Amino acid sequence: MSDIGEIQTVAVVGAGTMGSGIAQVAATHGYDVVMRDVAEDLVTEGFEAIDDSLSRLVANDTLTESESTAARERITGTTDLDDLADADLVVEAVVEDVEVKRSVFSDLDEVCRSGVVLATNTSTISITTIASATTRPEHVVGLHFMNPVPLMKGVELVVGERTAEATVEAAHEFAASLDKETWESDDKPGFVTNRILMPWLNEGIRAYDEGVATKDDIDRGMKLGTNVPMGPLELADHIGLDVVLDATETLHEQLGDRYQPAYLLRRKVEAGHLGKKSGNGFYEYE
Ligand SMILES: NC(=O)c1ccc[n+]([C@@H]2O[C@H](COP(=O)([O-])OP(=O)(O)OC[C@H]3O[C@@H](n4cnc5c(N)ncnc54)[C@H](O)[C@@H]3O)[C@@H](O)[C@H]2O)c1
Repeated sequence: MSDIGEIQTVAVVGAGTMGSGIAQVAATHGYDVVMRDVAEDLVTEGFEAIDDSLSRLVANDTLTESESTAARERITGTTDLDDLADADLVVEAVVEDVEVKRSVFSDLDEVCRSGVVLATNTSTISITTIASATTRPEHVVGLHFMNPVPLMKGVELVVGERTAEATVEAAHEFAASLDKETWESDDKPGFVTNRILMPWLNEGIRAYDEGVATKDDIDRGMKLGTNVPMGPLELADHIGLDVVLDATETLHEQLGDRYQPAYLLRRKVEAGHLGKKSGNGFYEYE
C-alpha cells in the first residue's frame, strides 16, 4: 500500500464534470495529475472546464494567479491507458455504467503498480461489484466527490466487502490532503447521500409533472421551507438529468418501486434536455 506521504502522481480516469473537478483539486493541492479520457476532444473539454473554474477561483481571490498557473501545469491529459502506469493513486470518474466501470477497473488492474489505491467516484454502483473486476479488491474503495468538486467540502468514503482497512485509511488521508472532509458508508445501494437525495429530486420532478406547483414555486418552497440552498429541479439540472436518471434507475433496480424514475425525468433525458450542461433542462441556461 502506498504511504499517503509518498503519493506524487494521481491519475483521474474520465475528464467530464467530475473527473475534471477532481483533477483540478488534486493539482491545486500539489499533486501531479494525469487525466485520461477516451478521445482528445473530451480531454480538451476537461481542460476548458478546469481553466474556467481556475479563473473563477482567481477572480474571487481563492487562488493567486501563480497558484492557478502552477496547478494547471501539473495536469497532463492523455487518451493512452499506459500513461497511468506511474500513478500512485487512481480516481475513476467515467460514466455511471457498471460494465464500463468494470472494464476500466480491469484495465487499471493490468496497468497500475501493486499497492496503488484504486478509487471510484461512483454515485450508486456497488464498490464490491466494481472491485471484483480486479485481482486486488482489497485496494478498491469508493471516493464519492460532490459536484462541483472545487467548492464542495464533503467526500463520501464507501467501503466494499473486501476493501482493506489500510485502503480506507489511505483514502481518508488522501481526501484530507485535498482539504476535504469524509464520512463513511457501507456498500449499500445509493450509499448515504444518493439513497436520500435521489428520491427527493425525483419527487420534486413528479410534483412538477403532476401540477402540484410551478417549477419556481417547487424550488422556492423547498429553499424557503426547508433551508436548502437549491430546490430539487434546479439541483437536478445542475447535476445533469442523465446522471439523475442513471442513478435513480440503479436504485430502482436494487431497492424497488419507491425509486421508480419520474416520467418527466425520462422524457427530458430522451429529448437531450440534460440540464445545465446541455443549456436546458427544467430551466434555460446561457
Ligand atoms: N455529475 C455529478 O453531479 C456527480 C456527482 C458525484 C458523482 N458523480 C459520478 O461521477 C462519475 C462521472 O460523472 P460525470 O458527471 O463526471 O459524467 P460525465 O458524463 O460528465 O463524464 C464522464 C466522462 O467519462 C468518460 N469516459 C467514458 N468511458 C471512459 C473510459 N473507458 N476511460 C476514460 N474515460 C471514459 C466520458 O467520455 C466522459 O467524458 C459517475 O460515476 C457519476 O455517477 C457524478
